[in-house]
Amino acid sequence: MTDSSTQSAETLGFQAEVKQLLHLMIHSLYSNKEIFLRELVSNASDACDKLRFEALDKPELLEGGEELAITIDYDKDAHTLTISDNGIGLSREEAVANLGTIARSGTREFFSQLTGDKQKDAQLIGQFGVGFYSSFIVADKVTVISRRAGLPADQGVRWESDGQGEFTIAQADKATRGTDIILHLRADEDELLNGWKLREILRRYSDHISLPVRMYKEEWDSEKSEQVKTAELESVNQASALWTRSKSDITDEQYKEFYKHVSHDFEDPLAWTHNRVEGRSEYTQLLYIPKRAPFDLWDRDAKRGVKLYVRRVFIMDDAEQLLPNYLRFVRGVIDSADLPLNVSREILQESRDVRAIREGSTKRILSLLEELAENRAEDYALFWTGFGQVLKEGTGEDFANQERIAKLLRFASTHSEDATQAVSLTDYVGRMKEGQDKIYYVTADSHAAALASPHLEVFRKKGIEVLLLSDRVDEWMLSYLREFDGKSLVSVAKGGLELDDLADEEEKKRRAEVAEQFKPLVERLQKSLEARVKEVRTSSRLVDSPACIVVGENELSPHLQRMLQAAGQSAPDIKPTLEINPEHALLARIQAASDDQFDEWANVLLDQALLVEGNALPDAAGFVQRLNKLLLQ
Ligand SMILES: Nc1ncnc2c1ncn2[C@@H]1O[C@H](COP(=O)(O)OP(=O)(O)OP(=O)(O)O)[C@@H](O)[C@H]1O
Repeated sequence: MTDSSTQSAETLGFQAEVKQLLHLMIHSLYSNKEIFLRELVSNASDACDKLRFEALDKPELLEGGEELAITIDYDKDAHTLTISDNGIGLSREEAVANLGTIARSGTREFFSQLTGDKQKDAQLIGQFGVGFYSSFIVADKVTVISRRAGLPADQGVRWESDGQGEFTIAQADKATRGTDIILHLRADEDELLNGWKLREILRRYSDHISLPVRMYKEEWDSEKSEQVKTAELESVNQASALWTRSKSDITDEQYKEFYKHVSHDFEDPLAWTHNRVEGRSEYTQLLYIPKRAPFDLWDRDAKRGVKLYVRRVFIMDDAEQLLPNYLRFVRGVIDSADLPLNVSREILQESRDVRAIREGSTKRILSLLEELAENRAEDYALFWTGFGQVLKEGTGEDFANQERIAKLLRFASTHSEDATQAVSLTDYVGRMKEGQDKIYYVTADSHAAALASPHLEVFRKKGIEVLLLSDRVDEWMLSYLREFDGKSLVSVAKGGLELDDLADEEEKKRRAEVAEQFKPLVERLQKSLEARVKEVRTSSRLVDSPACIVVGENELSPHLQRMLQAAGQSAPDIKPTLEINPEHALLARIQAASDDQFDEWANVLLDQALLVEGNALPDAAGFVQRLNKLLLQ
């Protein structure tokens, strides 16, 4: 643990975000300060895992084969606490890159969400991940002495900083491979210089670590009348990988701490499932559902997935092949007994064992979600808020499980008019009217727009529930999810809307009469709007509005057309159908218009209907001119 030389010392500045994060962390996380030890032990354990993996190919990296372990020691006189590991270590370049910057997706979003409120920010920082920088909560100076496995003893590195804005980096001699993190504790952190206290924190936070976490044994010295350290190291944790223990030997607290270790999340998980699978393929899975979505859930390049182990040897982080993409929020560990230790990402893609793991794990997660939905409604609602949109992707991605996924979906609907997505398709079907054989929905850019859609009018009148869909993924989902429980899903804004089974004889007769009576008006409008619409017809949808836009059964909805255009994609130019409500006073006014004004009226009517749908008008100036002209008459 010695370093002698300070040749080629260099002072470098932290990336601006690091400075900001450090400041925030010290001020917001103080009441939670003990977590620094969890973070540092977690990093030390990851460093040992990485070494063990690299040593599969290059056994010489192990430099003799000393047991991989983490050692915690304190020095009352020097006022320091040291966390050492004999893992992979850091080269000079790695130290500069990893201990001076934040190279993580979601960083910008994280900073944009900070509020200045200590408690809220503490939670956000926790979600973002505090890692190494949490050392500065308790230390006013941190020295890291490290040597990358495989490099000679004189190519160690010494990194040091007071967490204010800069760090120094210098060459150092280090006889043993790995990393020592030396915390120069703040003046009021004396209580950490105590073997009993440290053991207590370690047991709480790090018991699940699969390597030995060691401290020097202590004995009572009656002369000094205090505990004194001996030269003998002892393990203070169980040091067996948590997932290999039997369920009955693991407490909820241990499951939760392990989750924080694998996910770098700060909060407890929402739920977990732990199973040993035997048979054709043999593996253990310990999978967790987080409470809240990480900052980078929507980032395509974000790390995702679970950690893969093969017979307890860590192989890789974020092995995305082990779960389908729509379950990318799941965290945890899968330990296979069948895969070869030298498995690569390419092999994972082809492997039959991986396919079996993927299918098995998917089923477990779906069962876990079903159980949550059934027995822990509040937790399921929390899950849905964070991950519902991702789960919807499963309807198109995983046909084999589409029915199970469909049952887990939740929507807003006209049943409560509330924006909360809480209605399941099963609830909807249970409330269907006699004679109703379809599930109706409307899609729009926002919940408010969906709720205000004129297409809902006749459904309100008849008391038929309509699902209100306004998530970006909804249109995509609907192109795969065509039916549920034998009932097709139908847009209220598409096609001829056959409510016939729900209409009584009298109503049907009346509608036919109205259509006949207003045929001349319809034909006149059709002629006026020939260039802009496919067809004009009397509507069975409308009650309070004068007109609305309808597209064909198999055409893109206006909402989807707008999304495609916004994404810079070409959407086919579809001429819509204009449906009119002849009983509306505006239509009576139009009918009475003279020939030279009729065109103006017809165009205003169509433009209004387009606007209500949320469309931008192709000729907004023309619309305003026409409207003003008519208003002034
Ligand atoms: N003891 C160590 N040995 C080797 N490398 C380390 C050690 N501690 C930290 N590092 C390196 O520094 C990087 C940054 O660590 P830090 O704890 O800040 O973030 P992280 O572990 O990547 O993510 P998180 O913030 O989610 O914990 C690590 O990814 C690792 O490469």
